[in-house]
Order: sequence, then C-alpha cells, then structure tokens
Amino acid sequence: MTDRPVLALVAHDAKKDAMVAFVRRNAEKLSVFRLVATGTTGGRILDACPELNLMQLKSGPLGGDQQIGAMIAEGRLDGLFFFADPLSPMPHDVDVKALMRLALVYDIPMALNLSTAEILLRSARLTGLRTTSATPEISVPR
Ligand SMILES: O=C(CO)COP(=O)(O)O
Repeated sequence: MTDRPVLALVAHDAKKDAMVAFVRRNAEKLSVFRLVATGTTGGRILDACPELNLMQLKSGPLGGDQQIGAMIAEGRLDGLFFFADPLSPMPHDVDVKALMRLALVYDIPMALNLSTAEILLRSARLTGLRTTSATPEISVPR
C-alpha cells in the first residue's frame, strides 16, 4: 500500500489525444500520484508513459466509470481529471453522469477539461487534492 494521493484519469475518445499529450507534458508532476484510469484511456497513457504508476480499470462503457465512482464513495479517490466529450452521444451516459454526481456529492476536485486540469495540477495542493472529509453530510428525508 502507498499513501500517495490517488488521481483518476478518464478521457472520451475525442479527447484521448489531448489527455495523452497532457500526461506527457506533466509526467513528472503526475508521478507523485497513484493513477487509475478507465481501460482504453489507461492503455493509451501507458503506451506513451510506461513509467507511470497507473492501474487500468474496465473500459468506461463496460463499468470503468462506475468503478471510479465506487472509489469515490469508499473514500479512495483524491481527484478526477475527466476530459469529457460534450458533442457525442454516449451509450453509457448514465454512468458518466453518475460518476460526476458522486464527485460533486463527495467534493472531489474534478477537472472536466484540459484547462481546468492544467490549473488543478499547478495548484499548491498537489499531495492532497481533497479538502473536505470523504463522508458528506446527507440529510435523509423521513
Ligand atoms: O468512456 C469513458 C468514460 O466515460 C472512457 O472509457 P475508456 O477509457 O475505456 O475509453
């Protein structure tokens, strides 16, 4: 086990080249994280930067987004960089929304595009992206 912060990297197909270029440019900064990625995104990243500590999950449409969502719910994720494609219909759109929703519920730092990811990565909180506790306060209606 390692206590490095855990960062998830996800990119839809139209954004994968941008994700790979981002990771190449920032490989040194990203090396402080334990990285997880959805299947195809992770494969592309590892082809470009095999030295990175990256665990490949399932492909997004086959449950990868939900795996990352589960990590958030269990307090095992510190940040999410998700280069989302707003112009293409996705068969697993509900999974994408569910992942983004959990990141909001648990206040996980989440970059949905390249510009925000660049800013987050340069922020002072490189080694502890999450600022709030993993368990949100939820009021359950009675
Ligand atoms: O579809 C995705 C996220 O919703 C990404 O999955 P892949 O990285 O397997 O293409």
